[in-house]
Amino acid sequence: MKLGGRLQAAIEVLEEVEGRKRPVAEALKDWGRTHRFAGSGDRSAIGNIVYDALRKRASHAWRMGEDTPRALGLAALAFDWNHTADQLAGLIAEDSHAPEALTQSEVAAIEAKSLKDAPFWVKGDIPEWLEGTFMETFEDEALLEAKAFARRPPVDIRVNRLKADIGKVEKELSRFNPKRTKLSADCLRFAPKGGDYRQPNIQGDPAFRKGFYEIQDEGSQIVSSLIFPKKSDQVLDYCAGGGGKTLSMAAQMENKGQIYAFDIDASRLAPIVDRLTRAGVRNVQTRTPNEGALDDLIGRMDRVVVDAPCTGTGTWRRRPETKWKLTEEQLDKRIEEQQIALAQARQFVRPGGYLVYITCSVLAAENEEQIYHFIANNPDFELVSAGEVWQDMFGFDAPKPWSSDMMSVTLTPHSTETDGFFFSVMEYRPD
Ligand SMILES: C[S@@+](CC[C@H](N)C(=O)[O-])C[C@H]1O[C@@H](n2cnc3c(N)ncnc32)[C@H](O)[C@@H]1O
Repeated sequence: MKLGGRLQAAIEVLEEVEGRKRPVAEALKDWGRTHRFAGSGDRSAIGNIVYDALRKRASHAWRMGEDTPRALGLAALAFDWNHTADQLAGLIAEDSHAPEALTQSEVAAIEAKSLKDAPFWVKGDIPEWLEGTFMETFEDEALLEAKAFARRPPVDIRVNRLKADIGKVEKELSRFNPKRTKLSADCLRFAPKGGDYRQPNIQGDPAFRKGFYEIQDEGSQIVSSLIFPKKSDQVLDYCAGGGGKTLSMAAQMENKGQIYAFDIDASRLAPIVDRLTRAGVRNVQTRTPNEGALDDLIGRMDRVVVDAPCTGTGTWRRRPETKWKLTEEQLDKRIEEQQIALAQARQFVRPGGYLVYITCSVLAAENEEQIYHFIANNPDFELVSAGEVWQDMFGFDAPKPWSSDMMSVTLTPHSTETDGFFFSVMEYRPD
């Protein structure tokens, strides 16, 4: 396919995402299934146009003067792929599968370019209703932070120390040019590039099937390290989901101690079994949510991890459609679920043990405010300074996360070059 045809396909996928409220990944997969002639390079380029269109939806729509799939697709090629109006007109004219020719107003919009008079939320490509929150949280850096959420993300892997070391995996994947990152000692990164660049198929490599590494954003690796599980610990991963943090902790604990992986939703926990086997993990027991499933763990855990359900604002780079769908009602619902999860999880912490609270969101309402709410209602828990743990672990020269008070830390694409994550830890100190 030529670029004109790819653009038309991207517009169709955007229509599907918009009209039928479907996740981009699903809509792209369906498009591939019903258009067998398209090769993997085509599918990947179409995906790039769709994701680029959505990451900067607000600024693209503002520049084009409309928010239609066609306007967003054209804007992605003009403003992200750097095609001039003339080039776009040319590639449309030479391809019978391309969309209709540019209108005069589209040409004018592409040529005008400037976002000078646009409001903050448009310049930063965040939902309008979160403008105040971003400004309050990130102060002078708010625009830089917001913009970083609208860039293409890298693919990160965590080398599985149970089976390999970073040098070995670096060599195995050298043809893809992996780079070490600044914070996680186990992370290798495949940087994104522009245009129709195709990310390497890391999961297709034999080393992946051998369990030498997992796909895991560096931010997720970092918060797993901050949990700091010791080899002898009993750990309850209370919201284990697909097991990203569980696997990472198992490797840190060198297959010693015991991790219990639990999730209220058994279907979310299902993929963990295969992942544990592939990674050679032997210190994890999964507990499915049956009556009394965790009764034997009450008051016994050294660490209880609540990797809480959240709005996922920290992952906007990877799932940009969620950025525009998020509502205040959904945020309120997540806040309620977080409070329930924390209230349930606290009973498993032993005296002197730790309750860890993590989200992949950067909204204070889900983060600091939740923790202070919990502490106010549970004065037998005391916040430990995560900022100090960070400094002990990474020193003073490494990239620094946000911290409103040194007690918790917030990672972001701009500050730590990772997805957005919040980390905090509380010690249980009953009288
Ligand atoms: C952010 S995801 C977990 C991601 C996972 N820890 C990882 O690293 O891949 C949050 C999970 O919390 C679970 N959850 C929500 N409320 C819960 C509760 N009250 N008790 C236990 N799990 C809960 C959800 O089913 C969901 O799988």
